[in-house]
Amino acid sequence: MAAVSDFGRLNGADRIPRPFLIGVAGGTASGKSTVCSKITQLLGQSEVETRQRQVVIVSQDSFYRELNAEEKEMAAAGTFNFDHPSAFDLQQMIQTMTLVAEGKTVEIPNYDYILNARLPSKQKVYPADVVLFEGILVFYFPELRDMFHMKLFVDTDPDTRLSRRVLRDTKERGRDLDQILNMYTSHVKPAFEEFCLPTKKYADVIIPRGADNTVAIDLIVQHIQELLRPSNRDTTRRLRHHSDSGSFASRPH
Ligand SMILES: Nc1ncnc2c1ncn2[C@@H]1O[C@H](COP(=O)(O)OP(=O)(O)O)[C@@H](O)[C@H]1O
Ligand SMILES: Nc1ccn([C@@H]2O[C@H](COP(=O)(O)O)[C@@H](O)[C@H]2O)c(=O)n1
Repeated sequence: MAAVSDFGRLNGADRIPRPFLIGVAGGTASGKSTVCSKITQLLGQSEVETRQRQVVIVSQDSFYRELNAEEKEMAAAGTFNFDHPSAFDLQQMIQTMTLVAEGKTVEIPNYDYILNARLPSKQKVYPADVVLFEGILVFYFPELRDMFHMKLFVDTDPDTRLSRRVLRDTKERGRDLDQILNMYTSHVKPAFEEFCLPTKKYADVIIPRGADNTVAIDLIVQHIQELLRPSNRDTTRRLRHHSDSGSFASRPH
């Protein structure tokens, strides 16, 4: 695993005014959150107090839109399609991520999968050097996709994803097996194939087997450390500026 190296030196006046934005896409339960946590941990950030963190994780799920009465009933019955792009509040997601990209402090909704709704409380996201934005459709919307300086796609076998989703949703999201399987066959799988999987082509790095792939995660961490090392700041700024015209991360062939 990568050593923490001099990443910890980025603070105060040395801090980059605009964060390095990394998009992390992949199917449901592919391990997106786990990969982000591992990256954060390897960059020596998991023990750091929230306000001081140089690496933060934002979830696209925070931007699920509010549902109307009829949609709420469907969601409670497990028939609402949460895997369709229209399930997200695109405008709020873009506005918030634009502010994050400008290095501003933002407040994002806390989403509750049991209530299928946002909670009244919000979470503050403070400026950081690296922001990981993870979700099933983070590469789907061009306005969002174009904001990322690096794009990762977590590629985990569908059977593994379904079995993990069953375990997770029964334990953590208040679902029963029938509902999970019905939702999976009617919405989750078809939407994955239509909207998520085609975005894999935008990835700079594809991570087969998700968080089990320690070699890939280690290489990504080393790459981030290299880009953010104080001696490389000028090059990094230039690369960020030109990130539309091509990526500096290795592309899959
Ligand atoms: N490599 C792994 N081995 C075993 N379980 C894993 C692994 N990666 C993730 N999980 C578990 O699978 C579930 C989904 O993982 P998560 O990272 O939340 O996926 P995603 O963010 O893509 O939905 C969680 O319960 C998590 O603990
Ligand atoms: N109320 C909701 C909202 C979303 N989902 C499912 O969550 C999945 C996305 O989150 P992952 O952590 O799995 O990437 C997506 O597939 C939705 O079906 C839900 O079950 N309930």
